[in-house]
Amino acid sequence: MSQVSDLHVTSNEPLPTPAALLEEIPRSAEHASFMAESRQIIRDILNGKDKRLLLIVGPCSIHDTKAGIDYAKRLAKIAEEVKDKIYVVMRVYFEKPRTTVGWKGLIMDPQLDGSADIPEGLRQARKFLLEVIETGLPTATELLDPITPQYISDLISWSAIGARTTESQTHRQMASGLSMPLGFKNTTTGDLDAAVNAIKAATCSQTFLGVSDLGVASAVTTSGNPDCHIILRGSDKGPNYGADDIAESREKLAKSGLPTPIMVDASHANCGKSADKMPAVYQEIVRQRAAGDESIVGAMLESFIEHGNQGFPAPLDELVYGKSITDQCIDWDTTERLIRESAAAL
Ligand SMILES: O=C[C@H](O)[C@H](O)COP(=O)(O)O
Ligand SMILES: C=C(OP(=O)(O)O)C(=O)O
Repeated sequence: MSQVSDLHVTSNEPLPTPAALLEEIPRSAEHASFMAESRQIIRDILNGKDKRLLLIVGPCSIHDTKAGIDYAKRLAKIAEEVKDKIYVVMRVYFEKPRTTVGWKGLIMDPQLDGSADIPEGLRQARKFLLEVIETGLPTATELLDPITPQYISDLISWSAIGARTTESQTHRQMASGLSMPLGFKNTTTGDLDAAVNAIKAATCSQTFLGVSDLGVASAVTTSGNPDCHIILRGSDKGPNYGADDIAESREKLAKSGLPTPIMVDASHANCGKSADKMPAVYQEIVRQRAAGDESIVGAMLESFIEHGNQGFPAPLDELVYGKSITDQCIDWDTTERLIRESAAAL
C-alpha cells in the first residue's frame, strides 16, 4: 500500500553516454564538413538562394541495414545524375511514431523481436548514418525521442518533427536547439496552425529539461532554430497537395510573418498510404513547382527496393529483402524513373 514509485516500471537500464557513443563511433573531420555543407545547401534551398528541388526520399523505416545500404548505393548514383536540378537526401528513419502500438524502429528494437536493445540500436544507427554519408548522400530522419539527438544528430542533414508530435511542446523545444534545418508536418487531423505555431516556437530561444553529452539531466537553453518550415502530408480529412492547399499554407505562414518555403510529402495521407497512388501525387507536386510555384521547395517520397510493405511482426527468416515493414513504399525502378522524369520536368 505504501509503494508510491515505480509501480509500473519493470526495468531501468543505463545507456552509454552520448559522449561515449560518439567516441566509440566517431565522425571524421571530412564527415563534419560534409554535414555542414549539406545543411547549408538545404538552408539555401529553403531561402530560395539555391533553386533546386529538395527531395527527401527513402524507406519508411530502416529495419535491415544491409538492404538499407544497398538502397543508398543505388540512390547515390541517381542523386549524382540529377544533382543540377534536385538535391537528393536519403530518408534514414530509425524512430517510428505509432498510432497505437507496433515496431518503433531500429533504435528502439534493432533485433526486431521486442528485446528493445536500445544501446545496440543507437550503435547501429550511428554506424549506418556514417555508411550512408560515405556514399555521398546527405541524411534525413524524424526525431521522436528527445534524448536521441544527442547520439546521432551530428550525422543528420535535415530532420522532421512528425504529424503526431508537431503540437508537442517537448518537440518544439528540442527543435529550437537542433543544428540542422527541420520541417514540421501538419497534424494527422490536418491542422496547419499547429505546424505554424510549432515553427514560431522552434525559432525562439527556449529553456527546457534535457540531457548533456555526459548523460547528465540538465536545464538546456537554446537560441532558436531559424531554419524551420512546414511539411504538408495530408490528413484524415484527405490530401493537401493541391494548388489551393499550398496557397492556403503559404498565406497562413505569411500572415504569421514567417518565411514561406513548403515541402510537400507525396506519401502518408497525401497518397492514402498507398504506394500505387504515390507517383501521381509526386508528379503533381513537381508539375506545380515546374509551373512556377517557387514556394514548393521540397518533396518527400517513401521508397525502397521492393513495392509495398509486408506484415510485421513476422518470422524474421520470412521477411522479403528490401521491402518495408512499416508504410508502403514505391519500388526502386519506379523511384529511379520518377526522379529522372522530375529532373527533366524541372
Ligand atoms: O510513417 C509511418 C507511419 O505512418 C507512422 O509511423 C504511423 O504508423 P501506424 O499508424 O502504422 O502506427
Ligand atoms: C511518420 C511519418 O510521417 P507522418 O508524421 O507524416 O505520419 C514518416 O515520415 O515516417
